[in-house]
Amino acid sequence: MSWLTFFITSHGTSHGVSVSEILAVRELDVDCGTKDDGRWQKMPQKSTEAYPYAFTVSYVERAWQHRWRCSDVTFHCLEGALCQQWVQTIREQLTALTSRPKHLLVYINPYGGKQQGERIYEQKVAPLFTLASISTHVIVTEHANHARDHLRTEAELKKYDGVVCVGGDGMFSEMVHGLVSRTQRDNGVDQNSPEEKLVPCTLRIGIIPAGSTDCICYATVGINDPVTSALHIIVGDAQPMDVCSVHHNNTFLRYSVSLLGYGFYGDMLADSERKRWMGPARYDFSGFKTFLTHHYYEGTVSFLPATDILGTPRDKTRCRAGYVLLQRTMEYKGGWRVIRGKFLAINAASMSCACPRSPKGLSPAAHLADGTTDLILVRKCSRFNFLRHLLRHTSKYDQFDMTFVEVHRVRRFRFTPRYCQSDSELDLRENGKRLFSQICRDHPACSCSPAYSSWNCDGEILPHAAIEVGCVTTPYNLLCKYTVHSESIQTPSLFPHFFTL
Ligand SMILES: Nc1ncnc2c1ncn2[C@@H]1O[C@H](COP(=O)(O)OP(=O)(O)OP(=O)(O)O)[C@@H](O)[C@H]1O
Ligand SMILES: CCCCCCCCCCCCC/C=C/[C@@H](O)[C@H](CO)NC(C)=O
Ligand SMILES: [Ca+2]
Repeated sequence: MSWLTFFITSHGTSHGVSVSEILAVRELDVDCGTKDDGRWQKMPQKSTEAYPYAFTVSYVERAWQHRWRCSDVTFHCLEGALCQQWVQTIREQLTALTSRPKHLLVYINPYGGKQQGERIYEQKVAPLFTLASISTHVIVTEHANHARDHLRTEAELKKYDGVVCVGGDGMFSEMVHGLVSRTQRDNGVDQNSPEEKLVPCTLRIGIIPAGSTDCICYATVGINDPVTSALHIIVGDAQPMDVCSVHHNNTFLRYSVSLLGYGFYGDMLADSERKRWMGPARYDFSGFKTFLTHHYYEGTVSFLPATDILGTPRDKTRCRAGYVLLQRTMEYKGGWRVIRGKFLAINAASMSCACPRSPKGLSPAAHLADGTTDLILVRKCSRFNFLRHLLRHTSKYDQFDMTFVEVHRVRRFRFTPRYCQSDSELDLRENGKRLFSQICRDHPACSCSPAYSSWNCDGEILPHAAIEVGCVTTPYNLLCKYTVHSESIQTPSLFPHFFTL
């Protein structure tokens, strides 16, 4: 049974509800109260006389702009036995939905975004998990990397069907690092080898948005709304994602699932980290300041184009959760390409990176689970042109249709800054300032642009400028998370949005 179409409600209307979107069912007492959760509600006198038995179904209602809400509908009937039969049948149907989580491990970052994580969870999310009979173990983090380290070493993962973070992209990144690292260690995979294939994680990660950018949530669900995300988690939606591994000199640095940005986004992040007290507004302040400094960086970008996939970064299609994996049409054909130049920004977007500040994202047509990342190169240009490029992220105009911008869909890429003295260790934090002043003295055409920017890796600063990145190929690198895009659902079926690898 995939749909229940019921008889008369208290308003005399009929109602259709997909079983896969039912959250809970509870029987009502003849005296107008629910039997199991003690929440009492008034029913119209006429209904109780004509139909003395009733039960209430809580279900997902699609509201506006990808928003989901929990709604209740009460059904009335004449016979108690019939009423109980309905309740029992619906409960059996819900139990049979094996993709739904029953036990979740939840990490809350109390300092993400506007520092509302705990309140958001307690007021908006926990009541829904309780309604759906999901048991939770909640940990409020006490320091950065608390969730990552707990997941990597201590957490008894066998007890849970999924892990959930309440926070922003940085918290999601912590979960990815904890889970992916643990999975590789348990399977003997050497993370330091850039060529090694990652073993996929079996546990799914859900995000309740409570950060500053919430790009991973927004780009997959279509909105950063805690209730919507909680409902996607409850109904067991899943979406595979690409994971890029970032290395320096055969040493693993980090994973990235959204943006790897050098130049503009790296400088903006480095500046904004010192202004965390400003909350999400720090990105606007530092973004504007970074725009005014107009620094460019010289270096060499080498990349392996993804020639074996359908689609390009200039497509008009948009990919959110619900996307079916693209099939490979052939094996790697092209070789590496090399581009040298002066860049204002080098961005690698493994997903669209849509967020409230940029609703279509840095690469609007990027796919969620195709094993590629969109490499965007913004060459040195005038401030005016760079502003035009940035502003196009917020309008319907194509930000790639500019002579100084190029975009490539790639499987791997490398970046080497021009003034990289050798391949040996170059710790930007320690050496960056010294090199900057030396290069300023030595460089005849010095325009006082520093030699190095930083890489912004999903909102974290990387300690090296020279990096090698591999966007791990499907299906071995897929990470699941509980999200789906509501408009992708055309025909009702028992598992309308569950994707298997
Ligand atoms: N208890 C804590 N105290 C301090 N920092 C923490 C704590 N828990 C997590 N963190 C760190 O806080 C950083 C920011 O968290 P988060 O991503 O949730 O919010 P944000 O940066 O405001 O949002 P976004 O990443 O969406 O821009 C992360 O790098 C995370 O490691
Ligand atoms: C001239 C003014 C320019 C203002 C620029 C505003 C900033 C736009 C933000 C778009 C960022 C989208 C990419 C998301 C990256 C996330 O991984 C990261 C961590 O949350 N967020 C940022 C801001 O780096
Ligand atoms: Ca991708």
